[in-house]
Amino acid sequence: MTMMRAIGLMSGTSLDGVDVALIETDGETVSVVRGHNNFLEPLGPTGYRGYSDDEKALLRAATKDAESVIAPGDRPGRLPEAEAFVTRAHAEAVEQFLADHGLAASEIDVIGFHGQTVIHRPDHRLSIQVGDGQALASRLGIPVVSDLRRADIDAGGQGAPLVPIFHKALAQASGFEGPFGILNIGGVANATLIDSKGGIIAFDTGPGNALIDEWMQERENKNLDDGGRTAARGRPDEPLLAWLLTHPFFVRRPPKSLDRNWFSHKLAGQLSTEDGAATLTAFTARAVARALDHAPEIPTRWIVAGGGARNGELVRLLNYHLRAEITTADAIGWSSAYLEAQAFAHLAVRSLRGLPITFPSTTGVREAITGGVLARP
Ligand SMILES: Nc1ncnc2c1ncn2[C@@H]1O[C@H](COP(=O)(O)OP(=O)(O)OP(=O)(O)O)[C@@H](O)[C@H]1O
Ligand SMILES: CC(=O)N[C@H]1[C@@H]2OC[C@@H](O2)[C@@H](O)[C@@H]1O[C@H](C)C(=O)O
Repeated sequence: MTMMRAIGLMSGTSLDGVDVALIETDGETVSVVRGHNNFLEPLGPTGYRGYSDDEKALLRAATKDAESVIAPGDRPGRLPEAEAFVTRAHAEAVEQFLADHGLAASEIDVIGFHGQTVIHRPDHRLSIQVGDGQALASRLGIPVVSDLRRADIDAGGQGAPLVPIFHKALAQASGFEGPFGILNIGGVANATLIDSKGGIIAFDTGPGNALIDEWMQERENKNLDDGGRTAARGRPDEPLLAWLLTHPFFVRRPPKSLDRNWFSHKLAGQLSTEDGAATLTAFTARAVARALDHAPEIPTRWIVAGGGARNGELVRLLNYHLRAEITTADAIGWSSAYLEAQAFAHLAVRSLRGLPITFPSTTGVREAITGGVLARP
């Protein structure tokens, strides 16, 4: 199969900005190059367009307004404004990216456009990512695949996580063998477990950084707990932590997925800033450790990606609770920050080729199916 040049675009549940990544893939094999420290890494540059505070406020407002959505096409309140903004921000991100790397639109075969999740209620067959694929394709002059969760949700799957098939391709390209786990810590955290025969299961483990970010915003007017330093100065409230972990989500067998707003940082409301940060950080780590209850084979090695890989206190707790070798994606030549964007490039090519993107063991869909809607310029 011929390799395609695909751009992936991700705006995650942390609501921080648009991640852009270019990779070469045929939807099955990802091109890798030998990079720093001799590790194999995906070939291709990355880019980023951050959201301003006003833009973040718009997305937060849209997420609130989305709570009244019943049908996938509903766009109450500020959702139309948010959808137009998300489309524009992604177009700007790609235009800047192409300019920065001296690329012409005609050199890109396809874009995988995740959009911005504003609500995710898989049990009600509802998961909405705002963003207009046709408008993006027309503005950029590049084919765009979007709405990648819809077909899975319609077929009874969770519609998430979608990245596992890319994790598997990347692990193969890098020559890794199981049993190992790949943990993405974004606003929500999700894990892909690859066993020694190459079988995968995947699911959301629980909150990622979202509660920690909201806590820091409320208490310190900061976007995040840099390095986990605030949490490191506090002590987790053990009874509260134990109670948080009694939530039925953690007992539920996978596949399973989570809406960003399922848990709230307000649960730590009575605590000091440091103890609250320590409790919410420990909650994320302990929720990840509960993934082991559902693992067919216990991973001996974990690769940690997503912004949470930069939270030293969280990684320290994961080390303790997972009792396995833990490496950050960056340390092995993968990109902690752009792994998901790369995944959406890969998924777009799989969609073009009609290859499955979700599987019974990753989303609970009845049978492996493809997904995504193609818009031509
Ligand atoms: N230096 C840092 N210290 C602590 N936390 C950090 C640091 N850098 C990033 N983060 C955390 O990572 C988050 C961003 O992570 P990421 O970009 O993986 O999320 P996302 O793509 O929005 O999420 P999702 O995987 O849910 O789609 C920030 O909101 C912050 O909480
Ligand atoms: C509905 C939705 O947007 N879910 C995100 C979120 O962020 C992390 C986790 O929850 C994951 O399930 C998913 O994103 C990644 C890209 C995925 O689908 O694999």
